Amino acid sequence: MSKTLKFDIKLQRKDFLLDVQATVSSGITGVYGPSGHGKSSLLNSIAGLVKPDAGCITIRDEKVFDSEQKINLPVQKRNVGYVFQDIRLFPHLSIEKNLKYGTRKDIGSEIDFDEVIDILNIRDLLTKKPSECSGGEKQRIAIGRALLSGARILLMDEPFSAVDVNLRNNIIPFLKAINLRFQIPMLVVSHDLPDLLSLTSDLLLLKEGKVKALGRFQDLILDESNLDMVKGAGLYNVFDLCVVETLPSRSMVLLRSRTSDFQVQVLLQMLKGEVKEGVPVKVLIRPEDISISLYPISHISLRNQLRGVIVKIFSRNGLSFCMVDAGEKVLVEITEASRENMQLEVGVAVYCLFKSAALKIF
Ligand SMILES: Nc1ncnc2c1ncn2[C@@H]1O[C@H](COP(=O)(O)OP(=O)(O)OP(=O)(O)O)[C@@H](O)[C@H]1O
Repeated sequence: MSKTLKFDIKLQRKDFLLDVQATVSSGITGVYGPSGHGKSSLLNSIAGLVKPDAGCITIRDEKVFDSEQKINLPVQKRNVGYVFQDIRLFPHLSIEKNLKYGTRKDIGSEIDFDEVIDILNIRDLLTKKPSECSGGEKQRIAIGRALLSGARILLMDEPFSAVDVNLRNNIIPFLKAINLRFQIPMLVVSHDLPDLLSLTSDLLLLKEGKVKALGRFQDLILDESNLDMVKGAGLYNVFDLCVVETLPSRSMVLLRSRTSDFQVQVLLQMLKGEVKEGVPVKVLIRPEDISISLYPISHISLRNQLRGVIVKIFSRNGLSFCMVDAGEKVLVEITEASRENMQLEVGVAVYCLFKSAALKIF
């Protein structure tokens, strides 16, 4: 059975047309775009809260909407878990009753109550009321309730906005664990790009009601117009790496890409959880925290000096964005003056230098 979500829909609002086509995998896909460009309209159409004017929506092989065949399953028959920004729990019910509200045994859900509460770490909360839970806990309960009600796809609209920064870091590992265990496609809308990127590298960019791009962030920003769309929002390089070995004498850990020989060293203390070979680690670094050198530099404290070749250069407002292929694509921001001084062009071999402490690790 296919675990994908497919949509090809048109929805006309007064002055706005949502006209989107895409096939989204079973992983986590971040939906990013400017305010008013159609993110919520897309999620509402998938959930069945809004009826598109034309097109079709298929969730894991089941057509839930098809304008030509006159199919339009109601919200409760779509088995879509929708977690809103204002977490909608029943205040008078215990957490256990909230979780079991709407539990679907009839559709043969493969999702087990105990497993869900263990993965989300909410067993200790079962007898409490929502008012006794923190924002992050309520968020996890809402996700658990959506899963237990038989969701075959999870939609989340701004899931990070109701919780403070520290709690966000608490939710992200749970979302990843849920996705890994149940292979449920998740669409996560956020206007906060760094938050989205710490959760997933797969992005759907929505612009003016259309899918501007869909794919891995590091590939999307190779296109100048995509880079323009995201660069005001806090640009990061995102690398999906895994632990190769710990270097305890130097308190450092070596991380490497699974698909290339791209590797970085990070401080052991920056890694949370168990550090053993093969453990996946997401690494983020801002383009302006990377320097470029034409030669490797000895007698310097920087541990990371990655060799690569410049494959693209964009210039913007006195700045140069150099895309360096170092096994993974690395975006580096330097001044236009430095680029001219160093005569950096496409095809030039360079070293990307950065401190381990400049990395964000998830
Ligand atoms: N019920 C409605 N009736 C008419 N127009 C609507 C309705 N809902 C949304 N719109 C319009 O559709 C466009 C897209 O809105 P939508 O809420 O999908 O955008 P968004 O990307 O989710 O925005 P935001 O990030 O601000 O939440 C906007 O121009 C909005 O004004």
